[in-house]
Amino acid sequence: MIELQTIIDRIAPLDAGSEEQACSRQSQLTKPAGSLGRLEEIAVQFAGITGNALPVVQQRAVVVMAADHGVTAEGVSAYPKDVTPQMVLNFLAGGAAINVLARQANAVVTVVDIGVAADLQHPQLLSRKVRYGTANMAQEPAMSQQEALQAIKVGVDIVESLAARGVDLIATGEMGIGNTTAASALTACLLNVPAEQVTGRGTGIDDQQLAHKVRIIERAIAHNHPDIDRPLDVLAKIGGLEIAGLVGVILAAAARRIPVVLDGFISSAAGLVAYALCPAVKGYLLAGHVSVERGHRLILEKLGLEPLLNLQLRLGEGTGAVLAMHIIEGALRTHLEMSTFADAGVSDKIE
Ligand SMILES: Cc1cc2ncn([C@H]3O[C@H](COP(=O)(O)O)[C@@H](O)[C@H]3O)c2cc1C
Ligand SMILES: O=C(O)c1cccnc1
Repeated sequence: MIELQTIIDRIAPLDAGSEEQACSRQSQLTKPAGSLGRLEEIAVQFAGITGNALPVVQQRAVVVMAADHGVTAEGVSAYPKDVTPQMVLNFLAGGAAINVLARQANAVVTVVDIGVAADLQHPQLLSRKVRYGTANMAQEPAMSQQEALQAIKVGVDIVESLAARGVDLIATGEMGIGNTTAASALTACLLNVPAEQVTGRGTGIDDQQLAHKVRIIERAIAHNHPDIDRPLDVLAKIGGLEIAGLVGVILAAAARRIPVVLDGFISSAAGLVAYALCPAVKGYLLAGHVSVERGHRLILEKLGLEPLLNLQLRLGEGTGAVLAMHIIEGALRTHLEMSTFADAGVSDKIE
């Protein structure tokens, strides 16, 4: 079984020396000091992550983890659970929103069956099924701790092979009908807030269904009593297989000094679990966007992340994270390619 602690131990603080050099370069570029705002911060963060004062991104990827949720039996989603395998096939055919946006952003899409409740085969599908969907968390733990660890390991292994192929920027994506319920349960528990505050409409349920969804989440927490001091226990009891897989992606990327762009609410719930396991992971994260889903903002506040975009997205799949890659590219290119005051013969600020 995976030595989770080994990966956590490899997650180092950002490289302060490279951050300092990047800051100094920013102050010499031909623009009023600070005028590129968040773009400057991104360049400095990437310098700290990579240990390179002039960071570049060569190969982008989005990892889309797919899994089913037993809690769908409680009627918590606007769509049937069959949509999970159907959308996996759609990803593989290149017809989903994430495929289009990833093509535009030049990001490789890796589709992973980590727990879909159907048999799926496709040459481009990574079949890493841990089990056929989670159990119904309203009645029993969603999965065992061993299964949660196994799913984390799937994410770790995928990052290892992406890194070997030269991937140096990773976006998180997911597909799983019912997974906003798991994400809300995790968020309520780990942030210690009432379920109502972090539960939204997901794929588009009405007021009555939303009230029901909140009750189901409350029941899942009350019934399983996850131990807030043991993030793995929380993840196993009220999480999801794709969320656990993304926890592995996030931790392994940080351990390899690869920046991770979080997508929406579900991806960020995985970020929250990773943070609970290892607070140092935070330095390696960027928030691609802020989702419509209630609760997302609270997670981002906890992680100290300011979203790069606010486009009223509520889709997941990695869409917002991949869109944000364009902004990141702009940050790194200006940092690398702009002239300095000295080189361009432009007068610096009046002292
Ligand atoms: C066609 C379709 C494509 C999707 N792509 C992502 N999601 C998103 O919606 C689901 C979560 O919402 P809930 O918790 O309400 O089920 C996840 O699969 C998520 O990735 C989709 C949902 C649907 C219906
Ligand atoms: O923010 C998300 O990730 C999200 C929101 C609604 C449905 N699916 C995903």
